[in-house]
Amino acid sequence: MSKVIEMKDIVKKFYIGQPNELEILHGINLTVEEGEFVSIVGASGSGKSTLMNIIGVLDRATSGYYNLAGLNVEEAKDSELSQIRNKKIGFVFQSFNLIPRSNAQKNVELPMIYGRMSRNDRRERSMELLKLVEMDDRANHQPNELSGGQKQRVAIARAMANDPDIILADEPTGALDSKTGRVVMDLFHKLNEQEKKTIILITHNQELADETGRVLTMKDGILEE
Ligand SMILES: Nc1ncnc2c1ncn2[C@@H]1O[C@H](COP(=O)(O)OP(=O)(O)OP(=O)(O)O)[C@@H](O)[C@H]1O
Repeated sequence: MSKVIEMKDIVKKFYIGQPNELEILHGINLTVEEGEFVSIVGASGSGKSTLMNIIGVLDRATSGYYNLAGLNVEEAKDSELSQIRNKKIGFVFQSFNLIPRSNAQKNVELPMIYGRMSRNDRRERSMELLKLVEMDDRANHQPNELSGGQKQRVAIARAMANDPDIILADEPTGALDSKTGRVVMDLFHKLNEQEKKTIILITHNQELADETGRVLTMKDGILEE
């Protein structure tokens, strides 16, 4: 197995107007191996999403070392970061973030358009992914015609669009009842076991966290094993 994520002494400060700054992450050390399923739990405001944004290179750390799939992030240009984000990472959010006036299939196709895939290939792959999440019978439905759990399954299919190595899921079951959350969680297990995806899951649900290979706890900006 090889490391896909390696972080050393990651610090994140937010500048909230001179001279005030707020240090949120106080030196995070994290290594994730290919194929792991890791969960991060912790109180509200402890810094989980801030860390997730840095892992997903949506944001940069203030200081520290971060290597993502062989790329040294602090030295990389923004264009390299967008590229690695698009190719290597699939994001899943609590609020689904689907495009309202596009049907399920178009939503899944969207990242492939940025990935410059041909129209036919996009249609074929998006249907395959909708099958994987058992939503192919809802391909023509718009998000407002889907239940919460169905929306999340479409969002997971979209996260898989460019066949990423890593899936980052920030409270993916947070807006779902426990039964629907179970279906979504089973899907993550399937992507981890069958599709060999590395998964990092943020959750408030300790029971769901305990099902993953490794549970990390964020406490006031410090990550504990
Ligand atoms: N852009 C920002 N500017 C200033 N402070 C921020 C910014 N983003 C986050 N914070 C602060 O960082 C802290 C951690 O926020 P974060 O969203 O990472 O917490 P969290 O653990 O994900 O919480 P939750 O479980 O409620 O989602 C909070 O105190 C928040 O106010």
